[in-house]
Amino acid sequence: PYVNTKDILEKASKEGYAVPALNINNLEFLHAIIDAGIEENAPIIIETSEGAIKYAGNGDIRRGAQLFVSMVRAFANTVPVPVALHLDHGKHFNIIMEAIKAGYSSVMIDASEYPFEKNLEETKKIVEIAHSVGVSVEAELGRLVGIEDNVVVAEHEAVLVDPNEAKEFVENTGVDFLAPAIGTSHGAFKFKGEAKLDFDRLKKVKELTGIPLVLHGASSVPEDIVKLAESYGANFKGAKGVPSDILKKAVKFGINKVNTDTDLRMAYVAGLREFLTNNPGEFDPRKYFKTAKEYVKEVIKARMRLLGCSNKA
Ligand SMILES: O=C(COP(=O)(O)O)NO
Ligand SMILES: [Ca+2]
Ligand code: NA
Ligand SMILES: [Zn+2]
Repeated sequence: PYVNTKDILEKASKEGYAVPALNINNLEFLHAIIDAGIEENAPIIIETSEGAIKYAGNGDIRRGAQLFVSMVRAFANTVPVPVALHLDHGKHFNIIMEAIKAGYSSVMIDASEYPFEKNLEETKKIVEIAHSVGVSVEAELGRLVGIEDNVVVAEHEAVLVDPNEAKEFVENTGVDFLAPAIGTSHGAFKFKGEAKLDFDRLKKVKELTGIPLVLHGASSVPEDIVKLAESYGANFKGAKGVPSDILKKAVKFGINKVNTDTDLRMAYVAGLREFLTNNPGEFDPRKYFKTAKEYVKEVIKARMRLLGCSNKA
């Protein structure tokens, strides 16, 4: 069934596990995600960035938002596990409104690059509108930058979440789930040194807010996938993600939604390169994405097991 993201995350927070939030840009990733959720009997959170909505609508925002809602609802209404659709990194008021109007389960208002007060104002505005039509809301505090050992503490203060601010922010805005910046960053090249997250801040944010928390930039960039893609001509030199043991610790200290985009992209392109190299005569689009979809599905199933949401549907 098609559900509200908040229902999935409240249960996860209560029971101490996390659910991957899986970014899509097209139908094929949706297939892989749905199959993974069914095979793991796990809740499914699908998310689309503003760029994905523009891409799907071929430049038209309203069309893209409506297309994703109809695609996801069509699958959600025919599978035994709960499925939610979330707008990831909503930064433009008009796009957030199109997502709400189209029927998204939840939206992120990402005003984290603004000073605290403006982030709070913007978030509060979206919460009032979204809640009036039963849509839940995610916001972000702090900025997504990798923690570098040689960065002076002061800069950490500037970019990482302040737990006391988080408490005030959640109480003032009524936001349903929060993404505290604790040292991750987006993409395939996350850490120059060894991977490090600020678990003390995370624990404090959980204690002070008590709501479901979100980890952005949470892809692990699995070594085997990188090597496979490179064996078929990819060049991902220096790719590095969040190791599994660190992810598990983040869940232990209160993370319940784990945003995963890069790992799906890597798996897809590795599978696509492999298939095209080994099947020079194939040109049926229902066939040449098969390996790609299979690898994406396997990466998601492993992550569902790692985060503890398998058999939690
Ligand atoms: O935070 C993410 C995804 O992060 P990754 O690049 O680590 O998959 N989406 O909002
Ligand atoms: Ca942000
Ligand atoms: Na998000
Ligand atoms: Zn993100």
